[in-house]
Amino acid sequence: MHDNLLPDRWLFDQMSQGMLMLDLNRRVLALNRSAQEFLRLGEEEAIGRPCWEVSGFSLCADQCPFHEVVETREGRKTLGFECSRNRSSASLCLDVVPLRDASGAVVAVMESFRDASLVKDLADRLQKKQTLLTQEMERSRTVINSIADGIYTVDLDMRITGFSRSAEKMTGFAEEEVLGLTCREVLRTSVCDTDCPLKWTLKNQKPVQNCVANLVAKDGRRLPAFLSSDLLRDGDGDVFGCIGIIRDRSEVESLKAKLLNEYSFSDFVGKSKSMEEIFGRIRTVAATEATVLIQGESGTGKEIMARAIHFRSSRKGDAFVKVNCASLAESLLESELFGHEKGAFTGAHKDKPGRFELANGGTIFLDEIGDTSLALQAKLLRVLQEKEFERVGGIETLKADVRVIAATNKNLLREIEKGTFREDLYYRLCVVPISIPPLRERKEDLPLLVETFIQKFNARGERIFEVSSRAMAVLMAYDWPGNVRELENAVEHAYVTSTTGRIERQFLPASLFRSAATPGERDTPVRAEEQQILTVLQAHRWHKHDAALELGISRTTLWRKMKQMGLE
Ligand SMILES: Nc1ncnc2c1ncn2[C@@H]1O[C@H](COP(=O)(O)OP(=O)(O)OP(=O)(O)O)[C@@H](O)[C@H]1O
Repeated sequence: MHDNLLPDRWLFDQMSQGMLMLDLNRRVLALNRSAQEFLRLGEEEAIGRPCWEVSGFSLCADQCPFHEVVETREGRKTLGFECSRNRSSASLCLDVVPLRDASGAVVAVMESFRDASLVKDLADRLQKKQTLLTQEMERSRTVINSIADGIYTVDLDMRITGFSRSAEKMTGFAEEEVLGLTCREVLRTSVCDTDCPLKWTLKNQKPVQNCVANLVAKDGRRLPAFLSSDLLRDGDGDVFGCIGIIRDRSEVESLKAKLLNEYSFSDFVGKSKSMEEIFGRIRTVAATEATVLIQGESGTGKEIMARAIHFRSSRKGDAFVKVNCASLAESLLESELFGHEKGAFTGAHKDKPGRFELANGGTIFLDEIGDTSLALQAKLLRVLQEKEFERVGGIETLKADVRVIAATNKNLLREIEKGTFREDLYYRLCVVPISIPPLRERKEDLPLLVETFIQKFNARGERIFEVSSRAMAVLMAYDWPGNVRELENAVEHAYVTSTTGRIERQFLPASLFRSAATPGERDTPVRAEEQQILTVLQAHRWHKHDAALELGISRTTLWRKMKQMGLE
């Protein structure tokens, strides 16, 4: 019968594993060449004898798979075991396969055994590798947990798969609480809906570094942070998630605030030698009642200096009233300053107090005083000397308890020489003169001013955290004819147009490059400035408001400069 079950005897003998064919009584029907060699037994000696006698395998006594294969119709069964025989031992792997006839009934069983040492070796090596991998992972985890930055990983659905110890400490969430939740649900950052760095990284397959964001901790605390992200890849290089790094920004913030505090006076910022001296002067003069004359080009900060003096003085609880002497025609300016009585001139339908009255007890800031007429200068001199004035059309003499701070961007000594400014008024105003140098002469203030403006704009909703060195180089190289006002406008322009969280060269206004591109004109700054004004005016179709904004000067200053250029 076994000829039917063993049609190819030659192949049976060629097999490298030892093979025993057994009948249903577990008696040997056939034994191949490898089995004969391993068991050191001729086939004739074995045929008809029970297999446990022939093989002498230890598992025959209690683990014999024969019945399981035959009776439970389990099919193939593989077992590994140690075999000691003839004083030699080997690791064996036993395969038991039922042999069936055409009707599917089991008629015999084929047992084949092979040396399992190779398989065992492989298993050992796998085990070792697994142990090493586990140790490696443990080591990485220890490293990750010892990093001060918070680290978390997400899968492709943005669900958290890992949350380091520092991330737990920063946010107040424990890893078990957040695993499986989306990072948006847990971290609630200010950039989740708009600029999520992890989503960006997954989409563009590129890392993101130091994106400015605010996180919300478990207890609702706002946590200023820099967020970075990078891809997570498996051994085949396939992306399976993303890593997020949270760097605490509060220390940077407080250092910046400290630095600004150290180099600022109210809103007035500067760290150059000249600014330091000016701060000293403000401190001294603020405590007195002295009249102050502030001189400086347009946009150098004359008005904020006047405010700083007022708010440091004993008058700070009363009004600070500003009058721009260049923006009004002479007659209107007089009525604006001193007020008028009803019927004093056409259109004076009722009594109106002037700015001196409104500023009573406080400070009046006379901006662009160099643009007043000689007649008005006489009246101002009287207020300064006698603290008295009359309303236009009035007869009653009014008292003025007002501190005067005046400002001009004109050289008043030259105006005195020309006969357009009264010398006696000049000396009355100039009790304490303060001259603010133009920005181009104190470029060391520039980085601090840029930082101040960024913080000011960030207060509306944080977007920018740094200025690239190339952008800073452009800012440092520029001449700033519009001084700090122009710088503030340039930073705002870059702030609004930046899409990267940084102020970079390409986000700066074109006017900074136009001026840099015409170095020949640097020799004649007045011409360069006139050319710039003309270009900007043309670009804005002579719309003075927009042109003044781009130039970084006030409309009054633009109007004055146009007048000087004959462009009225
Ligand atoms: N040192 C400074 N620190 C911070 N901001 C400044 C400083 N100097 C000027 N600025 C800013 O620049 C802008 C112009 O300042 P300000 O109006 O005081 O200049 P100004 O000299 O009075 O100009 P103008 O002569 O055209 O009236 C303001 O927005 C002000 O906040």
